[in-house]
Amino acid sequence: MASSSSFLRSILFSSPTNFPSRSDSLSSFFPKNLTCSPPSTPSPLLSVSSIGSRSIRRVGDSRRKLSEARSMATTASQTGKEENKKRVEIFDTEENLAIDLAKYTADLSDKFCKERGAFTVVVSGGSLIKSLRKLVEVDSIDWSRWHFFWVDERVVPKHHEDSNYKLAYDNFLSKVPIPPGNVYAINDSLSAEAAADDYETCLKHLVKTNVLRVSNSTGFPKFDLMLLGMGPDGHVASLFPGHGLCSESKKWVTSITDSPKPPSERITFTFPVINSSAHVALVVCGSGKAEPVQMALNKTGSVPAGSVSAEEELVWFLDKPASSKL
Ligand SMILES: O=C(O)[C@H](O)[C@@H](O)[C@H](O)[C@H](O)COP(=O)(O)O
Repeated sequence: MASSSSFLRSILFSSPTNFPSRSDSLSSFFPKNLTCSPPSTPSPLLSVSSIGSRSIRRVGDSRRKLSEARSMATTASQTGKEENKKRVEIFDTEENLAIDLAKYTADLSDKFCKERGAFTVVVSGGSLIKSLRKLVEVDSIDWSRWHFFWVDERVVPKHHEDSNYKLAYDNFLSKVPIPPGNVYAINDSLSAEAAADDYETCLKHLVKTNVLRVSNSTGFPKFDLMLLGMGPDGHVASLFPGHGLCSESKKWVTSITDSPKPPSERITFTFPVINSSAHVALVVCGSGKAEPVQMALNKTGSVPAGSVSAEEELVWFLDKPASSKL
């Protein structure tokens, strides 16, 4: 039987193109810091006829659950606009979630690379990064057009265990050929406040050079895709429940020095930036997050994740345990 990676490659994505595996050392792959000078649709994911019958049933089960969750999410607040742009996908296993997330991201990459010759992608830290493991197996992605950002970063050196850069580098960036100049890490030699200002300056430069779009309706930068995790307290990025930064309405990037989740010093995108994204995927797994998921989706409580929206589409990717209270 084929390994899961060749299995994915052969049945899910038909492009024969292979990209070279990355051999750059960590230090040579460090991006320019933020005085930056930035520089075929895959076949359907669960090509069900090619996958074992147990997986097909799981997908079917997931889809039924999905429609239930969709109607719950919709009836919870009868509003039109934001709710209509929201989808909830529930997967039997985190493995199936990771496969679908890869397909979702690859499709958007294809669309934006064709439409505008670039794909601006933002990631959080945390367990999300592990769920991107199937994405590195997609041969059809034009990585050269990717521009890679962090929605939040801990203010620590890039080689530090707490660094979101290091987490993404070790588990994702080191495995795909995104040009190093298109990877926008924070300047880790600055204070939190200065690093946030520096990152915002970088984003403004990328707007000027047309790498990054601006939302016509909000005037904030419009990333093509944000891939976000959610903490067990319902935080997203470094926007924590009850923290004043959740209502920041002017800055693009801001700093926090009293983060309840260590380390205390971080920079983070603000809600207006997150919510001006074209697409947002909120990826949440595990029963420990079932309650904030319920609070956010059924509007039974107030958690930062419940304030996330997107200009085109917000998709919640949940595994069964995370959806158990819906
Ligand atoms: O740097 C961080 O702390 C993150 O960017 C943060 O927003 C993370 O995504 C959530 O805390 C979820 O993390 P887990 O999935 O590991 O719970």
